[in-house]
Amino acid sequence: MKAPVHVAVTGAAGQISYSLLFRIASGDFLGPDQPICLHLLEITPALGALEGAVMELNDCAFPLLQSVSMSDDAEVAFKDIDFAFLVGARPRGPGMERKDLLEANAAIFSVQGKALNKVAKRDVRVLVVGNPANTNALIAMNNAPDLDPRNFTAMTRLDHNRAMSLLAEKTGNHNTDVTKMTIWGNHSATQYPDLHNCLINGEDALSKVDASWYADDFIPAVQQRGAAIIKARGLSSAASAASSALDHMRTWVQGTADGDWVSMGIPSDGSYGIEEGLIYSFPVTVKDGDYSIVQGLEINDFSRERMIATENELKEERDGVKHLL
Ligand SMILES: NC(=O)C1=CN([C@@H]2O[C@H](COP(=O)(O)OP(=O)(O)OC[C@H]3O[C@@H](n4cnc5c(N)ncnc54)[C@H](O)[C@@H]3O)[C@@H](O)[C@H]2O)C=CC1
Ligand SMILES: O=C([O-])CC(=O)C(=O)O
Repeated sequence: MKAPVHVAVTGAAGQISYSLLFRIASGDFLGPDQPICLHLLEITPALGALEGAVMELNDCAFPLLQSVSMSDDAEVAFKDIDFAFLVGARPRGPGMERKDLLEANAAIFSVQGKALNKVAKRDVRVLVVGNPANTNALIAMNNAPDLDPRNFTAMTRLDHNRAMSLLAEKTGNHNTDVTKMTIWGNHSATQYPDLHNCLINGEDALSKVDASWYADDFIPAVQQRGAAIIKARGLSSAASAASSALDHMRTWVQGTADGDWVSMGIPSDGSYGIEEGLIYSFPVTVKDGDYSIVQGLEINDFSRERMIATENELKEERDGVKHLL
């Protein structure tokens, strides 16, 4: 039997976690032969609700689940962890942009960055889901100077999956026929879902759709999908966010398929002229647990304009939290 991996989930009593915890424990994260120890973090008033979720986890009698611990102290929850799903943060309601959450949520990620720096395994892999995810990841990364900045990532995989699914539906294909989707930039309404390199069954995706559908329907639909879910459900995406968080972390461990890539919010190394250090979503391939930005893609004026707009938003968000960096 493999040694267990230690997985922290914050906001463990919240709605995303109500899906995420059960899927991690059932083997959807790292497969049916990987034992799991869960380290759950919540704020003190939510520990009672968390206890209920833990009772349910136990009631599932998951063969892979070795232990579950609960804490309201990040330095306890993050001790010696291999993976951190940083989900705990306020969600937005109708009419809000994700960056409106920055003031409420930013402080959480400076505390948690410091705690990771102090007690997590040195190769801990961190995924920030809580919004605004890119800038929260930037804050956590900057508060963990002893950890490799490359180990701090933000989730744009949900946007990536949404884009694949919308394109497949429009063209009468299945999402598994779609490869090389790219989300550039911020997990926000400025994100740029780029079809210029995307393929459907190995053929140029843009040749299969109208240019006006791409610019006027597809791009805004992906950008606004989170808001559309909030409008329909009265609550933000939860099961789909959990599923994409698992996809992100699993790909980071197990790698990308040959001939394909995924989108991840990662610290920019200056590729494609994006300011170094910003947490920006790029197309990446993953091999042996390490990601690399896909290089050499041709960027036309249409794409460049959109890539810069979302970069500018990230710079503004960063400038608004300078005191936490
Ligand atoms: N990046 C992405 O694609 C997506 C991000 N999100 C974001 O994920 C976050 C969580 O969403 P939900 O689970 O729906 O919200 P929720 O409100 O149901 O749960 C959030 C939980 O976090 C807890 N929490 C708050 N501060 C905390 C702290 N300092 N430490 C630990 N736990 C803390 C709360 O007590 C609550 O139980 C939101 O910010 C939401 O906007 C949601 C969907 C997709
Ligand atoms: O839209 C929201 O606030 C939640 C979220 O990030 C998403 O569903 O993409």
